[in-house]
Amino acid sequence: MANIGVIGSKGAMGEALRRVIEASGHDYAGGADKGDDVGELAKVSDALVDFSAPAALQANLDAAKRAGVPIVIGTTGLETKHHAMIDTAAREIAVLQTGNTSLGVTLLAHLVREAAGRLGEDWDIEIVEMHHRRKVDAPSGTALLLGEAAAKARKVSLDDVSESGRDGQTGPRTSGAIGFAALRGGTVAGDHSVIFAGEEERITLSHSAENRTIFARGAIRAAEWLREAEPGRYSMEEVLGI
Ligand SMILES: NC(=O)C1=CN([C@@H]2O[C@H](COP(=O)(O)OP(=O)(O)OC[C@H]3O[C@@H](n4cnc5c(N)ncnc54)[C@H](OP(=O)(O)O)[C@@H]3O)[C@@H](O)[C@H]2O)C=CC1
Ligand SMILES: O=C(O)C1=N[C@H](C(=O)O)C[C@H](O)C1
Repeated sequence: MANIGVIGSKGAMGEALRRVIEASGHDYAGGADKGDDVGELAKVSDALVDFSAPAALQANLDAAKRAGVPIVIGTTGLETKHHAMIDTAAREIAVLQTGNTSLGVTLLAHLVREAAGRLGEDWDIEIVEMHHRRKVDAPSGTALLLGEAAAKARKVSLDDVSESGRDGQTGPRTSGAIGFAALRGGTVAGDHSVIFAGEEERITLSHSAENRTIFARGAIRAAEWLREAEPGRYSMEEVLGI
């Protein structure tokens, strides 16, 4: 059993995490939000779970490093500079960053990689996601990780082939593009579909999150796993063994 500290504790995910921590027999070490001293939380935690905001990332990693505790980062909207911060921290502590901690999406990414690798480039790939009206980043972290899975299978860089925000006279679709469309509304916890559109047929691989418990459960499972891990950067595939 472990003391698990939650960063972004007053948010929607923070509340789900607290419930899962307590239900799974761990101790809730406390929470940190904007303006709080995350260093104090790190000192009383065996592991940190961060579902807050990209602006908080460096301070959270620094606090985890100083306390020598592992950290799970579920925050999305991360840019290249944030991934560099994570790589640097992972030299000293165990870190797991993912756009989606659920078992279902971790498996979906495998299926997308498999399909993208087997279908030729004449199969167009479009990724559609829908989230609640409060979500501030687009495309979602999950859509990007699914896009990365498809790009990896096609041996291309997602940055080179990504197309999003189509509007107006766009011209025809770029061959080999991986397209993204983001819908926002209501209270949707997270829906993702990867569409492979070929000549006269389509394959759609989808995942629907019915609530946030699935993300919280995966994050706590990752925190447990990281406690036994050497410093380094890890994935949900490694945690779940799939
Ligand atoms: N990887 C995954 O599986 C999942 C990832 N997410 C991601 O997790 C993040 C949080 O989502 P959600 O809980 O819905 O969002 P909320 O807006 O409900 O909660 C975010 C929380 O983080 C706090 N926060 C903001 N800035 C800072 C900061 N600088 N330092 C510490 N705390 C801060 C907020 O405080 P305040 O309100 O005062 O700003 C708030 O309490 C998002 O990036 C989301 O995309 C969500 C679900 C699953
Ligand atoms: O903000 C959310 O709510 C979610 N964010 C993650 C994302 O950006 O993919 C994961 C999940 O879809 C919910």
